[in-house]
Amino acid sequence: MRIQISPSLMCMNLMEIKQQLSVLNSRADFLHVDIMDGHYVKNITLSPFFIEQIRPHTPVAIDVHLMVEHPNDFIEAVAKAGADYICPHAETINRDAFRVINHIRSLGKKVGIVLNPATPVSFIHHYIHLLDKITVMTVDPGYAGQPFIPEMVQKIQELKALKLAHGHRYLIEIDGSCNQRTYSTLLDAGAEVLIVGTSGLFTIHDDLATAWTMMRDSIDTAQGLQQESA
Ligand SMILES: O=C(CO)[C@@H](O)[C@H](O)[C@H](O)COP(=O)(O)O
Ligand SMILES: [Co+2]
Repeated sequence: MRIQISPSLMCMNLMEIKQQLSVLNSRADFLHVDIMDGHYVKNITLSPFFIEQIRPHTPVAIDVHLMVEHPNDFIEAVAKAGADYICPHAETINRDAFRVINHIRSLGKKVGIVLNPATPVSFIHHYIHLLDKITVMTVDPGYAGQPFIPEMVQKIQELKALKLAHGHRYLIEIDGSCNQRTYSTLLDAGAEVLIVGTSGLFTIHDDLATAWTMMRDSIDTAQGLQQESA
């Protein structure tokens, strides 16, 4: 399967949003929208209003990463704004995980769950079969431009093995420091969707279309190497 790419829109040049979105529209598999509340992580980035603004200008699936203490306060707003996937952190829904999953699904949206680097796969054991996507954070959440956490490779392998053994449908997605230095390791471990931010896409060339081609070439090379070694 060809790896899917999800650019992280908090890393875009917001002064050139229309032009950048038109480049991403014909290339991206998802658009990754980080929503933070300033409490769960000490940062604030995009918002339901941002999703509402871009929705009429893109046919690409909008994937919302909720870095918020109380996901229930945001789920209806991001659904109404036009999100396709709604993805709270596992650590924030433990008191009402099944209610949250059912709520997202009742709004007609796909359900994703995000795991912090320190959260083990066993944490989501009882509802893993219900998920459309699992995101492995390979940096602590909150900021772009952080170093890759190598201990996460084993977690990706574990999710891949569980998916194969049980026929689960979830996509295995990686968030944090996906770039030329990490592509082959991530693909080898079982990554299926890569979120590309500052290090993988937005800073590698001033022209976004050129940056995309460079990124795709690096990924295709990594994937080729991985297939040869398989
Ligand atoms: O959720 C987050 C950060 O909490 C991400 O989606 C970042 O936007 C992405 O990791 C940035 O990419 P890099 O700067 O790591 O390459
Ligand atoms: Co994110």
